[in-house]
Amino acid sequence: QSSLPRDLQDKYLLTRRIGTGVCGEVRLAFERSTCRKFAVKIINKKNFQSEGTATRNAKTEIDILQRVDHPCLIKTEDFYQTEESFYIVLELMEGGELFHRVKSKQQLNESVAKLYFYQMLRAVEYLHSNGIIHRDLKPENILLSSQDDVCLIKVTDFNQSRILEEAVLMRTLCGTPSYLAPEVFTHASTTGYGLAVDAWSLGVLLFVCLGGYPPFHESFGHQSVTDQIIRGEFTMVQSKWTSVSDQAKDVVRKLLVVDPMKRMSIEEALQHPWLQDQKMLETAHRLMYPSAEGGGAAAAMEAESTSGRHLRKRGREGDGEEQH
Ligand SMILES: C/C(=N\NC(=N)N)c1ccc(NC(=O)c2cc3cccc([N+](=O)[O-])c3[nH]2)cc1
Repeated sequence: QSSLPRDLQDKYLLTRRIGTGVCGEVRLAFERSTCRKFAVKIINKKNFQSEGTATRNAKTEIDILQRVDHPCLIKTEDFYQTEESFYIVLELMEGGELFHRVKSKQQLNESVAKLYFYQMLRAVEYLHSNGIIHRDLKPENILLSSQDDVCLIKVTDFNQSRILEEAVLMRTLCGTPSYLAPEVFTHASTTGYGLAVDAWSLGVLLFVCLGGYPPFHESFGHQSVTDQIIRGEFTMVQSKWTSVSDQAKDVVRKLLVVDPMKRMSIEEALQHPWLQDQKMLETAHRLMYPSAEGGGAAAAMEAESTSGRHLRKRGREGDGEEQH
């Protein structure tokens, strides 16, 4: 039990462990003054290769965590650190990790998988529209708000995230190009390519939700997982996929495309016929924008188009609401 920061202990009572991440643990915490429940993610600094990297990554991650403002992205309440660890106080997600939900149900039924996948798409669409690539989307980093199938999901863990330095590329192109490598000019370094990595991961996530097992795995054939991924050779085990619709499979097949320029984008996925499902959209928007008056889809679309786009301003100006 490494010594918890004094100021953290003064404000919160930390109790039992509720989740075990590879880079630390998650504890249930009670805010002493209100008895409100929170999750505290404890990240050991020693996990990082070097002190410098740890602090730089954490600064970027904390900056992202504190600025993002979307119903499907985890919200942070507080942040503390000691010599050896970071402590992030977050909203409690009582449904736990998607990883365990899929494991306990073998595989999700298609309508539930569609509801979760749509919310992941909206979360990643928001990140991309703010120049953030997540880069580590996996079932452990998708949290569920309740034990019910119909629930809100939230993306977390921005440890691998990168903020697209468009400006850096622009500055680079101002200087003499004579010494620059080809990839600086090709799609490899522009945002298109970078963002597509998240689309691939969403394809893997959808595959896991629908099939109940990962698309690339050492148990499939003789190739290594890396070779399967590089070749884009995923395995749809017949017994697991007979009950899955052709439209759902079509989304998976268009995301798990090796060439990032040919891979379906987040925007295209949001327009795919499989997701033009009014019942699912109304449920998703009711979960994402509960405050929108009974007007249903229209009000929710309105809410989404105005508030959903921008990062919260740092500092004190306004109450974080975007003035348009
Ligand atoms: C920010 C972050 N990771 N960042 C990083 N590894 N550098 C991060 C990673 C994981 C979480 N996980 C949770 O909040 C979390 C996991 C879990 C499992 C059962 C139950 C609950 N819960 O809140 O009731 C859980 N919350 C929260 C934050």
